[in-house]
Amino acid sequence: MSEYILKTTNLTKTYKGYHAVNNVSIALEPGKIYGLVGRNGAGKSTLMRLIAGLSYPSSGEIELFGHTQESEIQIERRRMGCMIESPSINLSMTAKENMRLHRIIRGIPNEEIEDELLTLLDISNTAKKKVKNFSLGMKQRLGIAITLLNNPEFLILDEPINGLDPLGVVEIRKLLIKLCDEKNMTILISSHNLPEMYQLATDYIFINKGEIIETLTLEELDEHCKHYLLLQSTDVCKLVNVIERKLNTTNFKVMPDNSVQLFDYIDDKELVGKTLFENEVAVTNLSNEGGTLEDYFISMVGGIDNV
Ligand SMILES: Nc1ncnc2c1ncn2[C@@H]1O[C@H](COP(=O)(O)OP(=O)(O)OP(=O)(O)O)[C@@H](O)[C@H]1O
Repeated sequence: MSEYILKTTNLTKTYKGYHAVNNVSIALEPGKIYGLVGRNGAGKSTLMRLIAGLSYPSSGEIELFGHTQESEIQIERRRMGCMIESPSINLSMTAKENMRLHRIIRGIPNEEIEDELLTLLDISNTAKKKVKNFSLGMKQRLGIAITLLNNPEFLILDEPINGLDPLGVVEIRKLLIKLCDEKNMTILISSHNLPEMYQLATDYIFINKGEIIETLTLEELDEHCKHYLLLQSTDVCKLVNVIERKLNTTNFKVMPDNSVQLFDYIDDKELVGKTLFENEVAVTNLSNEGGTLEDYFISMVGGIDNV
């Protein structure tokens, strides 16, 4: 049995010679929240559509819950819930009517699930209000409630936090973390906004121009965005000695190129410079390094001009 919920190998989707998704190989483990992050047009929705079976790949393979045969994959897709592009909701119906419609279409006998999910998503008190009068956040929550009707083990959500106010983002974030923690659900969620995605995803998959450019865990992302003072000296032993003895910290790292990343005194560069000077350390560089999530995102997709 595969240890992965989903595995893709060299998955490619071509539209008239243009690779919307190009040789994508990813593997998703159970109980994790994967953030699929990329700028507009990067290929996020196309990749999700391929996984959901809404579009056929030009080449490459999909393994879902350990199955690779197309006929088996189709059956396994019943264990998934998908909200891709816009939630499939009927605007002239109420939330409850929408839930009922989707429950019946999917042949789910349990009527109680409708109210359970509306309560879970905090839209149970909307009574006769038609969905066309809902806020964007309420519509998104209803869309998620519909995807949860079949109690999926694997959830795919395309930009569910797009356009939500900060409070709405926090609510969706809490709900998805709860689903992941309590039901061991695996979630693949796309966004073009890395800071918004931050604190939700346990793992990040960066996509640009149809290609996966980086996959990393939350810890690795934090590491990349950590601020530090970069120190370089002709005598790294003396430098380290002064940092430990005179600046009284061991919160630093010596890098393979012998530069030192100091994670303390970030806002007190002058004191560091003065201490090193007084202790006769020949410093060739002393600079603030590390960036924000936005900086990291821009560096991933190759600079502002390419964004
Ligand atoms: N049916 C199609 N026919 C032709 N080109 C398409 C089709 N679907 C997607 N594309 C192209 O493939 C590329 C990737 O589109 P996709 O919608 O997957 O990006 P995205 O990352 O989801 O963007 P967004 O954040 O704007 O939704 C885009 O250049 C898009 O124009």
